[in-house]
Amino acid sequence: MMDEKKIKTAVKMLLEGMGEDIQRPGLLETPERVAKSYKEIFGGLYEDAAVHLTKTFPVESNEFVLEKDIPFYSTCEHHLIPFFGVAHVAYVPTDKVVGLSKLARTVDIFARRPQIQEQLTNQIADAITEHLEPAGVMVIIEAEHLCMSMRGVKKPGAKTLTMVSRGVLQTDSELKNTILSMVGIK
Ligand SMILES: Nc1nc2c(ncn2[C@@H]2O[C@H](COP(=O)(O)OP(=O)(O)OP(=O)(O)O)[C@@H](O)[C@H]2O)c(=O)[nH]1
Ligand SMILES: [Zn+2]
Repeated sequence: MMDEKKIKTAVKMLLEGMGEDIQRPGLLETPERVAKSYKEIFGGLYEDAAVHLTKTFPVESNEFVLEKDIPFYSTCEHHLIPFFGVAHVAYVPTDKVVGLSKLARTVDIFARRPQIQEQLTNQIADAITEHLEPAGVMVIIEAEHLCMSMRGVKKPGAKTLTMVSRGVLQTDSELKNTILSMVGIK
C-alpha cells in the first residue's frame, strides 16, 4: 500500500528544498493534501485490470468494437507532471465482449500510475489481449504533456500520438484504416 507518512515527509522536504516556509498557513495542510491526492492520482498502482475485464458476455459477431475519445489524465514518470488527452480503444472479439465502461476503466487503471505514454498504450493493449483473447486490438492515445508545455522545450499544444495494434488490427490494413478514419486520424 501507499506509504502516506513517507509522502507527507517528502512533500515537506520538497517545499523546504524550494525555500518555502512550511509553517505558513497556506502550506500547513499541503503535505496531507498531496498524500491524499496521490492515493487517487496513482491509485492505479494498486488496481488490477482483471477485475474489470473478466466479466464478459458471449457474442456471435466478430465485428470490431471501438470506444473512442476516452478522456484520461496521467502523470509523466520523468517529471511527475501531468499528461492528458484521449484514448481510443478498438478490438475484434472472438467469442466474447466486455461491458463498454470496462474499456474506460482499464484506461484509468494504467493512466493512474507514473507513466510514459508508450507504456500506457502497451499496457492497455496487453490487458485486453490477455483477458478478452480478441482477434485483434488497437489502442491509440493522443496527449499533451505539460512537461513539454509549461517547462523545458515549452511547446504548448504539441500532441503526442502513440498506437499499438495487434492481431488482425495489425495485419488487415483496410480494417485498420477504417478505425483510424472513424477516430479521425488520417
Ligand atoms: N518517450 C517519452 N518521453 C517522454 C514522455 N513524457 C515525457 N517524456 C520526455 O522525457 C524526456 C526526459 O528527458 P531528460 O533529458 O532526461 O530530462 P529533461 O532535461 O528534463 O528534458 P527536457 O524535457 O527536454 O527539458 C523529455 O524529452 C520528455 O519530453 C513519454 O510519455 N514518452
Ligand atoms: Zn515529463
